[in-house]
Amino acid sequence: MTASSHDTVRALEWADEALYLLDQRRLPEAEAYRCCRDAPAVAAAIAEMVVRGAPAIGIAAAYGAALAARTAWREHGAGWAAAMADDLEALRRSRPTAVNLAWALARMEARAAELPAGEDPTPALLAEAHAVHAEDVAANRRMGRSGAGLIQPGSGVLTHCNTGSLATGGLGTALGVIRTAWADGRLERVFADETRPWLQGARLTAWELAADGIPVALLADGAAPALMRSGAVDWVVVGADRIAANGDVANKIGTYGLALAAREHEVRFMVVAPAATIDPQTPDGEAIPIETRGAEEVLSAGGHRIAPAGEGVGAWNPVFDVTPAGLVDVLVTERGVVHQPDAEGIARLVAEGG
Ligand SMILES: CSC[C@H]1O[C@H](OP(=O)(O)O)[C@H](O)[C@@H]1O
Repeated sequence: MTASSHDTVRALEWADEALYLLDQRRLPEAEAYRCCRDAPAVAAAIAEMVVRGAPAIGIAAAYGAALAARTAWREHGAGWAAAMADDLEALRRSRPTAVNLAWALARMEARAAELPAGEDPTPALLAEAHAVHAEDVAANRRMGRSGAGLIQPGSGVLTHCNTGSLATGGLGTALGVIRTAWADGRLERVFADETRPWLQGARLTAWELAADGIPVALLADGAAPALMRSGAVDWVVVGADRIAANGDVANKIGTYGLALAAREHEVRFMVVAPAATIDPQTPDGEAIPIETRGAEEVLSAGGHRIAPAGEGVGAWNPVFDVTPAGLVDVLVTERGVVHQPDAEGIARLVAEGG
């Protein structure tokens, strides 16, 4: 299977009774897929960032839970529910920050609890995973329309990391807004941060936008404040990995600096995320677990060492940071838009979800 344009780019696909994941570590040079036939393979793929992006991680975990049930039924029959617990825990532990992972697993566990012990749970849980996937595709379209509607014609936008079809089940979150606004003729200029150290912007967002035929100017992360000061940017549009109950936002490292610069230069700051990214159990940004990854990601680029060798050269590599709610002008979800998000606005969104 190969993907060649934004409407066929799929971060993940269920086929031949297995989960196929586009290996995002190899893009843009190669389009290679990893086939996952059991839950440990899905957990490893999430941890290694074969698949990444908060919504895509949640969808992958949902399919991983269905695979866990299939293995448990084949090996333990009516004892399948208890037998899949370890596989679910391995999925839960695969990455700590994107709450979509825990949300998806909780939904799959709730569905499993409704099923009879004496019947194969695989069909029902696979159907639930497909539903999680399909709902994300629909949510992307709704957020794309809502967010694009806020952007005045002739605008310039700047985005960070990758929040497109590679990070979700469909059009994307922030990149879904950018795609929709472009299609509506609202955008004059699209800018994307390269997003060191993993280069999601340079390697993934640019690849997606090139496939769409949407011109994009890549920039070094450090150039973003100067770009905003130039007046070329009207909106910064980003995704999220976890939104706390008070509206604080965890997202790719560098987002907080963009928010500070945006406020300084009167550039509006939009966060786009499905409701599955909101975590009412996390009171504020300080309580969000921030993933740190190996030093090698910082000491290298494109697979080549860029820093001097030697024990004395290390790295500080938190891969997310927290933007206080006070720096967010608008939060766009599939349930609605919240301007100046705060605890009350978040609570209303969560309540609407039932
Ligand atoms: C809509 S994707 C949300 C989020 O996920 C990315 O992180 P990673 O590439 O490490 O999985 C980035 O923070 C995106 O904004």
